[in-house]
Parts: sequence; structure tokens; C-alpha cells
Amino acid sequence: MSEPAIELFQVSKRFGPKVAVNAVTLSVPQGQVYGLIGPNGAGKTTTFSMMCGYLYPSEGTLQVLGVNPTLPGALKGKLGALPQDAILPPGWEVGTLLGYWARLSGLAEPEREAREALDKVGLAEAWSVQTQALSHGMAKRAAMAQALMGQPPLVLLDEPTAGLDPRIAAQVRQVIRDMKGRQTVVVSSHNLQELEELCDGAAILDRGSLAQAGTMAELTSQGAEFRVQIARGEIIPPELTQLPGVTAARMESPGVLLVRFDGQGHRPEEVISRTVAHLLQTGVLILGVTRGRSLEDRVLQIL
Ligand SMILES: Nc1ncnc2c1ncn2[C@@H]1O[C@H](COP(=O)(O)OP(=O)(O)OP(=O)(O)O)[C@@H](O)[C@H]1O
Repeated sequence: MSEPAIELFQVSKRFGPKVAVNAVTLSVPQGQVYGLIGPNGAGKTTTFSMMCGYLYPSEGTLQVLGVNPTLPGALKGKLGALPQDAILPPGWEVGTLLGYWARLSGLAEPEREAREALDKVGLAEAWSVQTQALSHGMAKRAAMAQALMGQPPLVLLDEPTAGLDPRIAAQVRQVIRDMKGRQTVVVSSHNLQELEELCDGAAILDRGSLAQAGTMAELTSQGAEFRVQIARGEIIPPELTQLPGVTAARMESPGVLLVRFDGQGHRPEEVISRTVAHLLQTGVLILGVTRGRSLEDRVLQIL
């Protein structure tokens, strides 16, 4: 297996007496889209800032693309970052500013990079617009374009879709999806549905500490449980637990049957099909089947 793109080992960050990040250990595999989740003040932005090399950890070690990110120039040309509430300097035309930044990053064709990145975020028409004349959503996309230029191996995006209208947010999600496999992307967002859809794995932070980290399938228990929406009919849970692989079955709420299974020894599709077949045979009518639980349910359960 290749070396992780990012590794944190027992990383803490204190601001005076305030512990913003507390002994966090996590690893972001290369080529994945990885989510940072947590309520306000959980430590996401502080963790991001340490990954970018903007902040020194108070304790612990942090490796980004195999180097210490706080060393001068360590990640030059290898990291694209969209900080939270990125502010563009006033008095610049967008295209000129991006071209300038591309040159600073040492990119070979700054203007082409700037145009391509603006196009990706749906802002090609803003090339000659003054930065101070951009709306909040447009400024955010221009800042994101800066993070995309040169297709760096690592892209860190702090709340990339916050404040964007639904069509543009969908376009930004597509840009992130397109990077999967070729670049490593770390995304923080409060939109858990968005993260569930986009991310291969995620870390859930709570008051600075790591509450849970894992693949999206692990976090949503895709390989260990499913729910059946029941329209009509009598459910007899002890009959279901006789089926191969089923370890527990109960009505979670009226009309929702929760089935847990041994995902190590049995394939989900076989357990689900057997259960559904049994229910149909016993006259139960079914409205739908969903694997696992939503990321939102998981996060609400943890926090
Ligand atoms: N420069 C600082 N000085 C003092 N405290 C800070 C500083 N930066 C962050 N904190 C504190 O550290 C904690 C974590 O903040 P952080 O911005 O990392 O959280 P977050 O998860 O990004 O929150 P949000 O979702 O609101 O953006 C908060 O309690 C915050 O007040």
C-alpha cells in the first residue's frame, strides 16, 4: 500500500489555555476524498491549518505528502488550499490575480492554469471583474480556483460549498469528484449528505478530539445493517434471526425494520435478498430497503 497523503500522530493544538485539537491521530489515504466533520468549534479549521503548514502543532507529529508541512517551501506547488472565509485582496482583476498566484507557485503556464481553474468553478466570465465587485459566492469560487491551479497532488477545501447556490454547489461537488483517484482531497463541510456522497472516508471531530474515523462504508455501517420500510404485514423478529447471517432484527420505529448482520462472513446482497424473500413469503409488503444508516444519523448518534 502506498504511503498515506496525510498522517497525524497525537497532534494537539493549544491557543493559550484553549485546547483546539486534542491528541488526534488519523491518516488520509492517497487519491481519496476525505471528509472532516464536526460541530462548530470542533477543531476542523485548526486541523486544516496545521495540515497546510499555516499553524505549528503544540504537540505530536504531522506528515503531509511525506514532509513536515511547516518547513519553508515544503509543499510549494504540491498543495492547493481553500481556507475558510478566504478573502481576496481588493483592487485586482480576478484573472490577473490568479495568474499572479500561479506564477508565485511556479506553474509553467500561469494564464492557461488560471483560465482553466476559473472555468472549472463556473466563473470564466469573471476574468476581468474586480475582486471587490464579486458576490460572496463568486469570491469563494475564485478562491477555490486558486486551490485547483496546477492540479496539485493535495487539495484542502474548508467548507467549499458553504454559501453557494444549489447549481454551483453541485458543480463544485463534480469538480471534487473528478479529482478522485488522481489527487487527494480533504473537505470540511457541515453538509453531511454532501460528504456522504463525495467522501471515501472521514474523521469526526468533537471538541478537539477524534470521535471516530473510517471509511464511509464503516461510518454508515453499510456492511453490517440495513432497514426495511414495511407497508403492511406482521414481522416476527425471531424468524428473521434464524436466517443465515442475520444477527439481530427489531422494529426500530413504526414501519421500519432494522436488521443487523455479520458482514464479515456474509455478503450484504445475499443477507438482504434472503430477508426480503422471507418477508414476502410471509405476506409482508415492502416499501423500500436502505443499507446502513445515513452519515447524518451516525454523526448525531456520536456527538
Ligand atoms: N487563534 C485562536 N485563538 C484562540 N482560540 C482559537 C483560535 N482558533 C481557534 N480557536 C478555538 O479553537 C476551537 C476550534 O476552532 P476551529 O475554528 O478549529 O473549529 P471548527 O471545527 O473549524 O469550527 P466551525 O465549524 O465553526 O468553523 C474553538 O473553540 C475556537 O474558538
